Amino acid sequence: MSETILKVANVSKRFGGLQALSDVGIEIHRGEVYGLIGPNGAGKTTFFNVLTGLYTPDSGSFELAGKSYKPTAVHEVAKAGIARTFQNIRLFPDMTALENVMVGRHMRTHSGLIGAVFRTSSFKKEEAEIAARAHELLDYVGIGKFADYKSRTLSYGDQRRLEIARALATDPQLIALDEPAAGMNATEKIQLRELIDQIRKDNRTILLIEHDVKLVMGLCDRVTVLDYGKQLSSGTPAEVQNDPKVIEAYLGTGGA
Ligand SMILES: Nc1ncnc2c1ncn2[C@@H]1O[C@H](COP(=O)(O)OP(=O)(O)OP(=O)(O)O)[C@@H](O)[C@H]1O
Repeated sequence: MSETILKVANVSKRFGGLQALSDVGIEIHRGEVYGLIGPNGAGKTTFFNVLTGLYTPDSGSFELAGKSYKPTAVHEVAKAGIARTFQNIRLFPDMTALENVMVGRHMRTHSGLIGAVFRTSSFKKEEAEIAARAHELLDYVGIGKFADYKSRTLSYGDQRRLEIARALATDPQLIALDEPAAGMNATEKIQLRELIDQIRKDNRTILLIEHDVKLVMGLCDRVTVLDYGKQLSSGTPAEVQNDPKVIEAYLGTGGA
């Protein structure tokens, strides 16, 4: 079996009287596209927020590429190797597409503040490398020609691609996509699917939350279904789709 990238066990999170997550666990292997689905309020976003350091879990163990990590702060999680996108796009709207990707890349660089202030030769060399890599990533996600456009001027679908490029810029072990197809039209969804397929072919690992069941079932290698914070079912799309518990709780009611 291929290498385990993410291993999460026994994650629980309570908000006051509401048990948003109860003992949830998933294991994702390198090169997989793993889907997290479930009806509204099932706990998907809470799970993402716990995984990426936005919420502190009440319990749970977390391992990324064989190393345990504590998701206590967003920057620590990013350093550990998880990059995420958000349901509501979070780009720097007045920065260019290129600059937005360069920001992601800076996390992996070394010259630091002193180098930036004094514009040392190593800083300049590093900047040039960062810009070159950012251009490559913009081409990779299909928006290279918009490198110098302010990100707020890009179409919705292209802004989502830009978020993915920025996530890739951190060289993550795992890319967590929060509803990447939200608000996309049919053509943009097909393009998104092709992009995610390409990322998988390049041996990257993806976890995604998505409301579009058709997209999830067509794209994901394995899926976990949450319902009222509990793990209802996990398996291949075919296994999950045929699970009577899932049909009753989710798919049978007409999906998202
Ligand atoms: N910060 C919070 N404070 C209190 N309750 C919260 C908080 N965040 C989420 N919840 C509650 O936890 C439950 C799970 O919410 P969550 O957003 O994780 O579900 P979801 O599966 O992502 O839903 P959706 O598909 O609608 O985005 C919901 O009942 C929600 O109201």
